[in-house]
Amino acid sequence: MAFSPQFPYPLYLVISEEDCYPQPWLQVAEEAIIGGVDIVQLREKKAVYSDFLEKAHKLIRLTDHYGIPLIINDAIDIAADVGAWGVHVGQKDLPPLAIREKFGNSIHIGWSMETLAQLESEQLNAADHLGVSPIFSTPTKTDTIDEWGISGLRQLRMRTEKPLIAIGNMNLTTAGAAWDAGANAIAVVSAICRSQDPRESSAQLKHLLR
Ligand SMILES: Cc1ncc(COP(=O)(O)OP(=O)(O)O)c(N)n1
Ligand SMILES: Cc1ncsc1CCOP(=O)(O)O
Ligand SMILES: [Mg+2]
Repeated sequence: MAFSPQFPYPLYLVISEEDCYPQPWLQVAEEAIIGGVDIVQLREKKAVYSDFLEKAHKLIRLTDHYGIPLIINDAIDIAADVGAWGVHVGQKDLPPLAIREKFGNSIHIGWSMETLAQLESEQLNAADHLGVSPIFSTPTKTDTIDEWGISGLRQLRMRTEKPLIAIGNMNLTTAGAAWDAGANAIAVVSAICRSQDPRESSAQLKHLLR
């Protein structure tokens, strides 16, 4: 229902080695892509630079093989180094305008929205798509502000035409409502990384997003 030609990637996997452990993260990524994931973000919050870079190189080999885009979380220099499709930054990261100034239109920029007031920011124009963060609170990321909930997502939908990525406790029970409320993509960590069968979980999530 909310498929967007501007962001034609309805199922969005956010992955890290730690969130997949003890499953091998690269294998989880591959299974998820085969199952139906459309875009992958590498989010390594604890890795040192060299490890993050090495993982990014490994992951882009995989995403290129399957012809899907790779987004790097936070680290614009790593995104540029590996030639990633995009970068995702939040309110405490390098702002979209600064990224645009340095890299022009060669990179897609995702930007986290935590409040409606952030829609008034001058940074908004430089962002290509918005992470609606979090829809529901989640143990995966605890340094968040308020939940948007489905009604908050609906309000945001009425106020912007930018592609909206719903993130935060999205799973088979919650993703359908976020999709129906106007999200253009559903982003998940646990629902795929912590699944015993990432391929099947991805296929089931993808089935909801039609
Ligand atoms: C798609 C998407 N949306 C939101 C976030 C959160 O970004 P941020 O607020 O910068 O927090 P960290 O992920 O860096 O902890 C995201 N990563 N992806
Ligand atoms: C990276 C991020 N940004 C907002 S919530 C979140 C984590 C989502 O993880 P999960 O899908 O396990 O709830
Ligand atoms: Mg960040």
